[in-house]
Amino acid sequence: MIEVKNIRKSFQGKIVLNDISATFEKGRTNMIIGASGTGKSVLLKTIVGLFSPDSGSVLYDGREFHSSTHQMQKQIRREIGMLFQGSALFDSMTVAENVRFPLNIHSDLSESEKDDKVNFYLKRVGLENAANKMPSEISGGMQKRVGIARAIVMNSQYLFCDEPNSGLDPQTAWMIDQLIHEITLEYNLTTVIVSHDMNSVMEIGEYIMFMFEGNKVWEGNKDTILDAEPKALKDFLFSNKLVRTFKGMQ
Ligand SMILES: Nc1ncnc2c1ncn2[C@@H]1O[C@H](COP(=O)(O)OP(=O)(O)OP(=O)(O)O)[C@@H](O)[C@H]1O
Repeated sequence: MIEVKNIRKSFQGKIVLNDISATFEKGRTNMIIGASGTGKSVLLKTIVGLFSPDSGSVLYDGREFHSSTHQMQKQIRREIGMLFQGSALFDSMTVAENVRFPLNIHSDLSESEKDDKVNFYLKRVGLENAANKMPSEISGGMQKRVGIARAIVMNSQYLFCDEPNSGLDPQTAWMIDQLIHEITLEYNLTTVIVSHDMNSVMEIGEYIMFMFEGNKVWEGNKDTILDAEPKALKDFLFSNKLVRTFKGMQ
């Protein structure tokens, strides 16, 4: 579980995060949604420690990140897996080498133990036959799968995904959503996804937090979101034709 408590963050006097609190539970796909420029990425970066908050705290299963020792921060970082927008694979490495990369940097496993782990996670994401391919030789959806395998290969406890569906066709996007949801349950991960994608929200939004201009305006889940009251959220939702159709609106 990750608890975000009263996070405030400003840049050059401009408030970007205004007293944000949320609880992201384990074994659940937690989503942060909102329009562009509303503070989602800054919040994600603050949670993972790339930014320091002006005030407030972030607790990883009770361990406060920003005020803890360098050693503890290092330990928590080792438990974090990130799936970046655009996958961010190393072009010059094979699929298997990409997945192996965190193990080379952060683990003292033997080479054969690393082989076993890489093979296990490649198989889990359905890429056992693509181990020796280069990222340029596989599709965008397969690249995301490599990114997912790389994110969890260190037995991660926390999985952060920044726009995991960007650039994918709807069917592939659906498959990636399902995979993220499945592994969240399977490995009891605390998963936090930043997304604009309403299809993802309606498929796997077990906890959804909506941000507007640096504020948390609403929280709920996929079953309650279409009845949410805040105007900013309604405007966000009903700008999507499919959602309007679903609600029987024009
Ligand atoms: N390093 C920075 N220095 C100064 N301002 C920043 C910095 N990073 C983000 N901002 C500002 O913080 C605000 C929120 O940006 P953020 O990237 O979090 O939005 P977002 O909701 O993730 O948008 P998008 O969906 O387009 O990625 C914006 O006004 C942005 O210009």
